[in-house]
Amino acid sequence: MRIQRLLVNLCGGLPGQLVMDHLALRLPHAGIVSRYLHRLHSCRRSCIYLPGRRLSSRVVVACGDGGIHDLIEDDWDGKDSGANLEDEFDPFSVCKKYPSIIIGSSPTIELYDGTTSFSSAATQSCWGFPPAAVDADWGVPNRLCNAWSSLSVSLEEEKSSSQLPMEESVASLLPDEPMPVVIGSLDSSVVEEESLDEVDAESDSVAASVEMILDRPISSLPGLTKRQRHLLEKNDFHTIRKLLNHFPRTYADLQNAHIGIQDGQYLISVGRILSSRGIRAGSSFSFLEVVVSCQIADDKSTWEHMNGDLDEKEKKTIYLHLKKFFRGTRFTSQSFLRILQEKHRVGDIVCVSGKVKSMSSEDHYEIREYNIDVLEDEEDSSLCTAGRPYPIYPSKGGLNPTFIRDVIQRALQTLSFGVDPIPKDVTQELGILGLRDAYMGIHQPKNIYEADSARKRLIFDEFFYLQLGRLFQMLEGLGTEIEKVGLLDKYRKPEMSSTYVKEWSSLTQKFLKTLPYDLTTSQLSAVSEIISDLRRPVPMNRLLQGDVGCGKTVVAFLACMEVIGSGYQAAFMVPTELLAIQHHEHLLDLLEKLDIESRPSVALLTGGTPSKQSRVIREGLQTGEISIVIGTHSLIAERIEFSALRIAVVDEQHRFGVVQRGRFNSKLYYNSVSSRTAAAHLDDPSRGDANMAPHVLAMSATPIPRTLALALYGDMSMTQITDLPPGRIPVETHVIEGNEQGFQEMYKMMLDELEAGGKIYLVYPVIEQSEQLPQLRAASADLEDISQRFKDYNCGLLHGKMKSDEKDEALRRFRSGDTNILLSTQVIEIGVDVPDASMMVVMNAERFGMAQLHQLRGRVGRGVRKSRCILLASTVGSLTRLKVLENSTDGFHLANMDLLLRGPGDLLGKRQSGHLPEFPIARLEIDGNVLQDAHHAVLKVLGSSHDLERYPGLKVELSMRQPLCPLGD
Ligand SMILES: Nc1ncnc2c1ncn2[C@@H]1O[C@H](COP(=O)(O)OP(=O)(O)OP(=O)(O)O)[C@@H](O)[C@H]1O
Repeated sequence: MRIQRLLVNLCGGLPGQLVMDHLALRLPHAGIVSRYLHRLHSCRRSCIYLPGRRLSSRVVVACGDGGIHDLIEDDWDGKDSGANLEDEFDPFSVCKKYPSIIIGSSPTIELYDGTTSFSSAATQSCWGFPPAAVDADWGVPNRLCNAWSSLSVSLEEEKSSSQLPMEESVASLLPDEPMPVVIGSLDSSVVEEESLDEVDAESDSVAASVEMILDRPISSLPGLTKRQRHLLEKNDFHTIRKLLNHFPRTYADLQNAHIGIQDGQYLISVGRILSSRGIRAGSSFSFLEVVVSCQIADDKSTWEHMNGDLDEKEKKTIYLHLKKFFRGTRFTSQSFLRILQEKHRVGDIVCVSGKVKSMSSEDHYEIREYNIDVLEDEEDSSLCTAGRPYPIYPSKGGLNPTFIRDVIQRALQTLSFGVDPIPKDVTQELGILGLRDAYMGIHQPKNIYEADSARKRLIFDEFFYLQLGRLFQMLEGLGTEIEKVGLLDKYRKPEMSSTYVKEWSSLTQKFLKTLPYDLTTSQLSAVSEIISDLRRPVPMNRLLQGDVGCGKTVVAFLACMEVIGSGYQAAFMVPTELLAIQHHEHLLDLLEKLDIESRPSVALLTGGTPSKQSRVIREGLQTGEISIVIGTHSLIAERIEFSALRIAVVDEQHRFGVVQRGRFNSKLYYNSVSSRTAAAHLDDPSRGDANMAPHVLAMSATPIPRTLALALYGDMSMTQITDLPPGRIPVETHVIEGNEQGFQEMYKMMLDELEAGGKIYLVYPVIEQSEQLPQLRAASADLEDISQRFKDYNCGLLHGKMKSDEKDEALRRFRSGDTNILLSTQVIEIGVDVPDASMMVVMNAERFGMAQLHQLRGRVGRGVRKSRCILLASTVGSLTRLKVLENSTDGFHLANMDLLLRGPGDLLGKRQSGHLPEFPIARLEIDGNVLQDAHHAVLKVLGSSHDLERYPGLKVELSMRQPLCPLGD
């Protein structure tokens, strides 16, 4: 009874029985309890009980000078009361001696998903001090119990948290010097009040123009302390935009508290505020505790009952304790605490969400990262509880997610409706959200659909500005309105342009006649389309796409002939020397049949071209003696100058980075200026545009899904070759597990093929065996073994490290039939054309992407002979993925699959994907339709205002966004 009285005194009328219950649960040992309570009483503090390794020091903080040492010293057998208790105190002995002192049995307190540590033990210890609460409302049953239970931290927890590095923890938010820092959620009203004087004066002077809102510095956010601002800036949140573009990584599926609640569950519930208390927890700590009571179905009730009205008997009340912690002396002032607690009105109906942790008392739960929304009335509740997604943010530096969430929410408040630079008619027509709604929706969605719509709008922006920037740049480069209209028309109706064969130049027509085959329908229409473009006064920028072996090269040759026939020059750039040589030989072969007068002069220029010869070629290009040059990127070397360059063909376009592509373009533009003189003498329909930049025809044999192509080459028109030359027999593909049995099977198939007169490519992932990856088969290492195994046949080796003439020789021998088996790396992947090669074996096939394997497979089946491709998989797990190749020969389908399964990076390879624009939230593989929408919107906007004068907001926005790398760079 004495204890009870004491407590009643101490707590200002707290129902004694409850306190007694709690004490009975925690500290029944009479001696301890009495001394303990005495201490509490004397220091006018309450609570205590954060045991752990440093229990004693915590108690000092909580109780006053003596702490628990005073309480236990008499019972501390064998210890000298004068000894240094800080060093000698052993909480485990205490527990043993007083079993009722529960160390580590309380629910673990988990702030910030367990990554928390605190810079001060005191911070950890002072979770709750009820008597120090300002105007505490003690009407809530079990209040003290819960406050007390929240003081418990398990030893394990403490141990682990104390070991965490500072950067990973909220400690990074804590000041080194005594500065007010909010632990847990940043309470806007409170911090505003305390820190207004600390906010830089510069924030006042920030321009508040609508366009600038997003790009205002972070310091313009009201209520940030210098320290917080510095932390945000240090973590790259320099502007409001940067902050708002820190999108949630995912959303937790908040569950309504219908039946049962589990620790760690993200819960959403509607209830009534029972109390709101600002509590001083120590000389420099305080916290806010808001208790909300919610009605949920009793565990005994079934889920079905929930669909109807619950009987009162089937309901039970749970208490959610929402807590926010503050550190800093100024946070402990009475006025601060009063403001803090007055933020929430007792009796308000609120919707609460967050991750719950059960407290020691039944039906009491603690939420430390929470959202709380006041509802107009209870009717609102259905809306709020219908699964409101709870944003989970990616970590950034050492900032704690709650801090980020709260600053973002504050930034959202600063957004006005006029923040959207995209015209309303565009957003309305496409049915997408306005920008403000999108930011609201992504950061504070009411439901998952809202989050999805918001995401769609933000993805739209990513694509929209990318394409707008590109097209805007192109339009800016054009002189007249007619040209601009023409350019936009071309993007709007790309299918319109084509020319009849009889309109082609005589050289092109002659060349066509020399071909040993007829063009396929697709090839023919591709050439028509390209030639039609070549006649326009606007530089062509076209991507020619087609599946492996569909015959793109000849289409490009015909385009070259067209400009050469008009007296200009053509350049044909390929990514490998091997391919340059092959194309050069192929073209010479085709030109053989032309009469000598019409035959244009052809040159080959690669890194391997002897310097004397390359000087002659450079001179020939400069004087105009050479009409077409085929080469690698040595064609864009500084010293190369053309006399009258009109078309640049970039084969395997995606193998070149955008920068290289751009250098080529600018080079072409620069040199084409000198082509004016040449053009003046020719009877050419486009001679009036002699100072125009040359046309660019890019080719890609990796079928790039349209979405990806648009993102990569949004500035390009596209032509597709959709059919294969007649007579092609689809390659038969077999996926075999690369075990002993699989290898024997493979050798047997190889032997059969060789005996039937076929030629075989053996493709390896690496040249040399490596110690790091011993499971990978290596081309050089296998040469001897394969030669031994197939003694009656000749084997050759081809890889990227060989000298260019060695490579050339190896391929020549294979083509001529001197070698029957070519062991090679993926150097042959691009464009190598040996029509009678009839079998390919790919070792460690799982190492290759699907599109890449399809490309490799395309090296066989290019003639009339039936061909086979064997994919040896060294991991069982990869068999399913590879089997897709067994069933499909459609490059576009496979590329799409690759894009979905491995993303654009793997589809395009490192080099090109490095040049992919960065899309923070868009995923090319699934957001293709948004990309299309953005494309149409850009055409609409630029169509109505070529120079964007009608849309000043868009112009500003464009300039604020990352500058695009123009193709001419
Ligand atoms: N219309 C056609 N009829 C028959 N054969 C053709 C036709 N067009 C091209 N070919 C032949 O098909 C083979 C492949 O052509 P080409 O090398 O141009 O294809 P590609 O599309 O560039 O292939 P890759 O994507 O593998 O580089 C060549 O041997 C070529 O001579």
